[in-house]
Amino acid sequence: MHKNAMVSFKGAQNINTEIQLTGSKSECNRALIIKSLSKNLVKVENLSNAADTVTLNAILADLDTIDTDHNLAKTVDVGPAGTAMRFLSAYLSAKNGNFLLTGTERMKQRPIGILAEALKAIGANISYAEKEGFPPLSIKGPLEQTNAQIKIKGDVSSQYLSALLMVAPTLPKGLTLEIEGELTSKPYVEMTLAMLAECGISHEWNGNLITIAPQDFKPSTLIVEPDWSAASYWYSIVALAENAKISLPHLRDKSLQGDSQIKSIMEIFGVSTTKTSNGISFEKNQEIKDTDKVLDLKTCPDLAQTIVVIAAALGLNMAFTGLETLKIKETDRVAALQNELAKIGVKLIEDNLVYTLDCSNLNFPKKVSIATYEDHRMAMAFAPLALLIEELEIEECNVVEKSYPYFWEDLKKAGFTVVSI
Ligand SMILES: O=C(O)C1=C[C@@H](OP(=O)(O)O)[C@@H](O)[C@H](O)C1
Ligand SMILES: C=C(OP(=O)(O)O)C(=O)O
Repeated sequence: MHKNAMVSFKGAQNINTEIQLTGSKSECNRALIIKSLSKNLVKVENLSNAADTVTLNAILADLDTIDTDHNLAKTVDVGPAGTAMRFLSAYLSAKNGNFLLTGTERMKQRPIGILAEALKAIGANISYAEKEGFPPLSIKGPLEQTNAQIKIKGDVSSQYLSALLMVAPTLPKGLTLEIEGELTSKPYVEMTLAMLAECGISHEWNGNLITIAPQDFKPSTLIVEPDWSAASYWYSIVALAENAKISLPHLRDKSLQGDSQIKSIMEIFGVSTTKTSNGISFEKNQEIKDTDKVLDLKTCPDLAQTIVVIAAALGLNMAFTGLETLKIKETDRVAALQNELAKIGVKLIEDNLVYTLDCSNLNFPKKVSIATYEDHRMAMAFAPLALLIEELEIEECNVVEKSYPYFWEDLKKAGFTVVSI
């Protein structure tokens, strides 16, 4: 696929298809770290083909084969993978070796000071190779543990906590995290603890304290579920199409992924989900409701773009909270949404941490070109607008590789025309 994609849907919008989604990159990237920490006692099934997972898998395989040379730092480059950057910061701190952990230019703007300082408080030897508080990190392991209880801010990124919790059972004194402030993206911490539990690692979570004692992993198999964040783009298609029914095999009702709440959120837009013999299917068969309530997205930040774009396209002046962390993701997602929604006449207005859509000038020009800001979710959240816009161009369409490489192929399967330009 070339740089940009022209996406359109020609003819009657009668979509009825089944899509096999790739595995969750969040589950995969935890599974890979846990597998490696367990010295391969833990096996992983249904690994995702998301670039972030492919990258982490290759890094861990490479680290298994290198000789440790403390004089020469080994460069470990995670590209744009936030989870890989955060999880490896803790993983490499506990490993014997000398590493320079780096990523894309954007990665160097995504803060990591909270995690690096927490690791230093445990005894890790970490310094900032360029800018204080940001990647790249220079890490000399293994850490000699000085502390078993540390304070950590919970309101910036849950990935910092997940990174620490995964290495916790391998530390000689174990680890207690004292979470300061309100924990953001909480389901991702729960996912980490649930996956550790599947591999025999117990924890205690009382109030703002999470404790993991030193423990051994038990032989086990982690089976990765398809990606619910990817499912959200199919919900969007159902919400915006004249007539659509989508089936997604292997998605489970009880999921480790907090983004499975997309199924209840979509009830707002009249889309209802049913369990099938092998997964789920959903269609629009209800009225739109509850659009006057403020929707808090703190527990599912990766759904924010999908939901905001659906509401905008349906002309619903909805209000949202919990969008603070979007500013430090693949791009400043609030600014990116504001810029691109303006192309269909919609404003996203921020007032004291409440974001409100103003759709009074909503219109669908014949041709719209959407910039994607190196953010896979910008491309995928806006692509369903092809149901409403005659010529929709998605710039730098390869960004989808980060979590959903076959996105464009799957759109074609559903009847969209996708042409490289
Ligand atoms: O732990 C994870 O797998 C993730 C946690 C979330 O990040 P934050 O905790 O930084 O919100 C989410 O946005 C990211 O895509 C994946
Ligand atoms: C924020 C995301 O990823 P990461 O933080 O892992 O780069 C995402 O996939 O939306």
